[in-house]
Amino acid sequence: MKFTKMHGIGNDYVYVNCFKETVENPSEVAIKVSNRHFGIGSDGLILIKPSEVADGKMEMYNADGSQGAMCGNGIRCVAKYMYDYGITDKTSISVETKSGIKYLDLTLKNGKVDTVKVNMGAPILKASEIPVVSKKEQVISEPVTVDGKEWKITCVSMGNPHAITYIDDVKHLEIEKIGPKFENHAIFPDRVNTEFVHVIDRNTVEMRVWERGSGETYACGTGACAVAVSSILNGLTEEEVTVKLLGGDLKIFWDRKENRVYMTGSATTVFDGEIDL
Ligand SMILES: N[C@@H](CCC[C@H](N)C(=O)O)C(=O)O
Repeated sequence: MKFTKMHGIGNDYVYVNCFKETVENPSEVAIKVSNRHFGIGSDGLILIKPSEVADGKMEMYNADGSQGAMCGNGIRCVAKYMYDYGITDKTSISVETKSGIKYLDLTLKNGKVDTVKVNMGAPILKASEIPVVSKKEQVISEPVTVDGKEWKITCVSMGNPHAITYIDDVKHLEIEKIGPKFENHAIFPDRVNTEFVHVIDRNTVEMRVWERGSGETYACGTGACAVAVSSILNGLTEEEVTVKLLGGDLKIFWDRKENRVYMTGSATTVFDGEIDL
């Protein structure tokens, strides 16, 4: 299988051009290639496929083989791949995902894609649609007991489920211990991605993420969007937010008039390769 290793601020995936390749068992392939000791090493697998309704289609799998409906860092890399490898020559493109069609604007440097701005669509706040089990219609700063401790969480779906909690010190958080407890908590029937956030100022936050199906990653694009929405709803930031993640920064803007979240960030190619499966 021919592949390209790419990352969006350190959130790395193995990308396969399914305009040319066929991947028979994507969940199994995701588990195999993601392994950092016996595989290629990545947070998961992303297939770039032809689409009948958009310029291309993204299909994403986490490192445990589970499928994610949306991937913010992944979709920027899909756009870069489609332009740099000649699938399209357009700098405004559409990509079909399991959570709808997303629209992306590419910025070039030396003829290659450097940064990508994505219209991530409207955030979903209705508890039953995220899904999160709650008596409330929306979960905004609600208490929940995880690992014997009370946390305040805000829940947002950006096509995939996120729980956001604010803490004083993200650096020293034992995320490997607490992350799985959130991910598999009974109130999240589809499991959840969890963002641990510290507000730096009214336009800047820092976060670490425990991703459903992949564990701690260096960045999560949908997570950064969910954090911006949560921070605005909780009155902690303005509508333009720089989200600082382990692997770099993402600029998020929630246009509340149109109810659209925009994410801007880099997309990077690491290398092309070929693997026997
Ligand atoms: N890293 C991604 C999100 C990947 C999917 C997620 N783990 C899920 O299962 O929902 C991003 O950049 O958004």
